[in-house]
Amino acid sequence: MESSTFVLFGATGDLAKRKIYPALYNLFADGKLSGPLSVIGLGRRELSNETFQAQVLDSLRTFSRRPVKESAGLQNFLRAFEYSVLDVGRPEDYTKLLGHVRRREQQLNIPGNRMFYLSVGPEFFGPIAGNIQASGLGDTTGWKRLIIEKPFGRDLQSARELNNSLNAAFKEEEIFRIDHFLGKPMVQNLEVLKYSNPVLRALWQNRYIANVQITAAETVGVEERAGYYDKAGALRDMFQNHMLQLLMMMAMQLPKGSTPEDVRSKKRHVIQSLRPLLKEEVTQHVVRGQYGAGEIKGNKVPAYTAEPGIEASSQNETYIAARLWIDDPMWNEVPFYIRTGKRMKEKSTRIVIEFKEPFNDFHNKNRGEVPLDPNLLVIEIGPGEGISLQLNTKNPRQHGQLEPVSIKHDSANSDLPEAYENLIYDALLGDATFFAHWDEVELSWQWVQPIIEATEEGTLPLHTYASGSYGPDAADELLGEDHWWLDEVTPAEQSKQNSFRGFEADVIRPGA
Ligand SMILES: NC(=O)C1=CN([C@@H]2O[C@H](COP(=O)(O)OP(=O)(O)OC[C@H]3O[C@@H](n4cnc5c(N)ncnc54)[C@H](OP(=O)(O)O)[C@@H]3O)[C@@H](O)[C@H]2O)C=CC1
Ligand SMILES: O=C1O[C@H](COP(=O)(O)O)[C@@H](O)[C@H](O)[C@H]1O
Repeated sequence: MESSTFVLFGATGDLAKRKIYPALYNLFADGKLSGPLSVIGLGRRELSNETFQAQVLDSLRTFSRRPVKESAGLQNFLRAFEYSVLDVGRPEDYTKLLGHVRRREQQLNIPGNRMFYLSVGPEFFGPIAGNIQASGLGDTTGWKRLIIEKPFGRDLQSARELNNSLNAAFKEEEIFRIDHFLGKPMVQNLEVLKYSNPVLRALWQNRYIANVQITAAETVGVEERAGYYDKAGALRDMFQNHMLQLLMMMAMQLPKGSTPEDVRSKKRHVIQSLRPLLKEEVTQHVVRGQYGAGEIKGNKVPAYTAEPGIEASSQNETYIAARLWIDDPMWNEVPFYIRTGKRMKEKSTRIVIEFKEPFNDFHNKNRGEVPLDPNLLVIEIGPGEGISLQLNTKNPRQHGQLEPVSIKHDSANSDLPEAYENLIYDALLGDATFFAHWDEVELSWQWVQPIIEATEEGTLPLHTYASGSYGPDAADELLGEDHWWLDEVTPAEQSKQNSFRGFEADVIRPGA
């Protein structure tokens, strides 16, 4: 990796402290940062280099995955950090910054490679990009790259406007849009899982798959982010970006040995093939919910509208579920069910693939036989990582009665790189495989736009669900004869319950 200058806008902010400094430190400690490191932190408040370095150290002590021990290496790492005051709207601050960057490049013998990381509000992205261009910071003998954080716009039009303002200063291949779900090790593993396992590769198509469920359930509520979250909601905060990215990653079909361009073109194909939603039909395919009061792991929690900073009349959604179809021969007639929500029963991000009953179900039932439990492939993305496959087997103690068993692999190593480590490392290498391309972002907004409009026009109802549940009952109805696979029990345990109760008759209800 060539060395570079890491110019961090928003260096005094929450994201920098919780994610960016620990990621840089862990990359450094893992020996992944070759050559001298130079980080120039920016913000409006006045800080000396020493105070800034002390703040960085504080963040490492609190958030780093790797232990932070007093050593010459740690001191070297901290010395790489310097600070400059910069107000986004003041052109003269960029001229001063250019002098600072050049001075450090000379001192440390760093080629003119510049990484600009915008860890600031999205309203600043356009002005910063413009000032980088105007000040000459972008005219360099090496490469220049821009990392930006979500949200990329509030809707289709604002996303396009934002993109146009970035494109005035950076080319598409220089822009790295972070979607931290793409940095999660299991998400990066999805494609390898498919192409390195002939069994899965053979089954990964509509002929064998009954449905795909993508869940991102959280136990936390709005936390201290009322100002942002009450305007964003689950649709903009999670669905338009993370959930649709998971769908693309799951559904794309890549040839072995594919390039980053192949990945992007296959992802684009998936999102382009999503059956468009008609505004008049949104209610049939989408469910919005908002958490009421309830209990999570024995603790009573307030309703969303009783949270600090949220108006009692708020109609913002904290939960969203949708049924989607991919109009592609590979996925024809396979429903994709997506749900994400706050204050749910447990924290779990997972993909469940339910396989079709290979035998003639109708025939079995006519002979009075209990239908087989479905085979399930469960890919746990977080907080723990794992893969499990549910199969049916005879239980010799129960007169050979068929029972589902789950073969499970939990990732043994809990000390896995964090998403931000993976992504910052890739961006420094110039590898855009796990970043969101503009085409994906635009097409995602295009798909969700009718939901935004139906919500604004008040035609999409808002259901209340109890905190500590799996979301509103309406989300069960969305699935028709299918049902969500519960998260609090393993699929095998759940199936066992199903078969005792009679699988067909019992539609599992969230949190039941
Ligand atoms: N925090 C998180 O977990 C996540 C955050 N994000 C996104 O990351 C970005 C940063 O978020 P976060 O760190 O939480 O935000 P914070 O509010 O904690 O920090 C904002 C930063 O921006 C700086 N800033 C604000 N106004 C100006 C200005 N006019 N000129 C220069 N600097 C300014 C602040 O420094 P100062 O006050 O010194 O000027 C501060 O360093 C946002 O886009 C957010 O949506 C995305 C995913 C998760
Ligand atoms: O981007 C976001 O993601 C988090 C969930 O991320 P995870 O890695 O903890 O699963 C979510 O809480 C937050 O609202 C959203 O902005």
